[in-house]
Amino acid sequence: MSIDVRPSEDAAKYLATDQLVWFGEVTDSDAEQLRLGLPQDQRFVVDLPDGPDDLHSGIYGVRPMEMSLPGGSVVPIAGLTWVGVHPDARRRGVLAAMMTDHLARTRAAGTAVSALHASEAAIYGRFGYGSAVLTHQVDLGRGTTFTAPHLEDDLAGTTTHLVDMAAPGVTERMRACQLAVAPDFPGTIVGSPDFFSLLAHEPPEQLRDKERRRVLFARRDGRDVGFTGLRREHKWDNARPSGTVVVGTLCGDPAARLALARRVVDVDLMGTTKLENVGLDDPLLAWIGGPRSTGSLQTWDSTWVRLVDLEAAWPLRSYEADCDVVVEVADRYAPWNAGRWRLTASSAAGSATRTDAGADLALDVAVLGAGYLGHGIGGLLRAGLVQERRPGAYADLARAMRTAVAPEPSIGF
Ligand SMILES: CC(=O)SCCNC(=O)CCNC(=O)[C@H](O)C(C)(C)COP(=O)(O)OP(=O)(O)OC[C@H]1O[C@@H](n2cnc3c(N)ncnc32)[C@H](O)[C@@H]1OP(=O)(O)O
Repeated sequence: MSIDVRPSEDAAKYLATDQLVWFGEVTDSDAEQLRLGLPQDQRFVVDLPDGPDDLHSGIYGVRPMEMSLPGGSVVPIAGLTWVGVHPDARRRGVLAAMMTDHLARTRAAGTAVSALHASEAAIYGRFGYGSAVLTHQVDLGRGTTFTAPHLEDDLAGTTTHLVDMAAPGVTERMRACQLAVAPDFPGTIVGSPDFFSLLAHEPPEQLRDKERRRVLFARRDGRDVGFTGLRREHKWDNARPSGTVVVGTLCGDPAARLALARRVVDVDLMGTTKLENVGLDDPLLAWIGGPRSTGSLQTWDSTWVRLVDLEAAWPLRSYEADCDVVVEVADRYAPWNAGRWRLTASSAAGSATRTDAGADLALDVAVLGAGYLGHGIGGLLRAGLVQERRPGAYADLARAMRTAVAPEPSIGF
């Protein structure tokens, strides 16, 4: 049975379907939220012939976003989000139809890359997305010491300032900061101005006993050089204040991040600082002397990347080693990518061209997505997820794609 996917024409029905699937996020002001960061023409629905009348069988949405790549270019991407299938319509191919639709639309719009945060790790690999960035969640004790002798000069004159995220002009400043540093931190995903407004939009029923999101800016020479979002959680243990300050992504140059890190481990009435989004090679772990200096450290997948148009995506980024390999690419959901490609990198520049030459490697397009931001993919050969037909060819590809520093995790969208 072919499943028809079409643009949403009924915002209330779209929202009600989302609220059934995402039952934990329902608020009275969702209708307003819907207008923020998810453009009307980027909401799509499925109605199965025998599906529910009052709701859609499936929905998805796309946020227009930008992502920085190895080499520093910042390119438009499709930020896939709001994916939900009605509980009575699940496992009948609704998501598969929506993914086929998303990839075709994205390609037709001339956007080479799609990215997402996955609700469950097992869902998106089959649709050609690769886990492209890992992130740590790190707990630090109050007063943790950070050692970075060669940053102290840059740090001098950097001050920090705490403001409400919802205060006028704050989300615009956050976005400007993120755009300024994105080229130096490949993997950074920058949302539209509306997406940033959405971050600050916290209706009272979502807050309950939480404090509103705050933003800590780092400033130097009269301008913003970094920021992080945070929220304090109150707690008293044996008459001692032992709250937790929950901290989002640190954004900024290294000295700005150091100033922010030192400040967030010294917040009055707090005992623990929970940093929710620390990249694999983030300086934070080096400043404190490694993982054992943390209270706890857990690692998860952050951004998943999908090369929607392999030929267009490959040259957008730079490469850290040369390679020249013929790759047999499997791509069930974007057949225009499938087949044999000569992938080269020379003096940092990449090119992807169709070829009839014998393949050195056979892999799924998800492998190229996993390595696209510079995350190491060399181990996938040993894992049996890649077939090598010319010895050494996969090492050449993995070396070219890998960057010296692991890519930056993104803010959830
Ligand atoms: C980017 C984001 O928005 S992430 C949010 C994703 N949404 C959610 O998690 C909300 C709750 N879950 C749901 O709404 C649904 O269960 C979905 C969207 C995850 C799956 O939708 P369905 O319509 O049931 O998927 P569909 O029937 O198209 O399945 C396609 C394939 O994916 C597999 N699959 C689907 N969901 C899962 C899962 N959670 N774990 C593992 N495999 C899965 C199916 O088994 C099927 O496999 P096959 O190709 O071997 O037959």
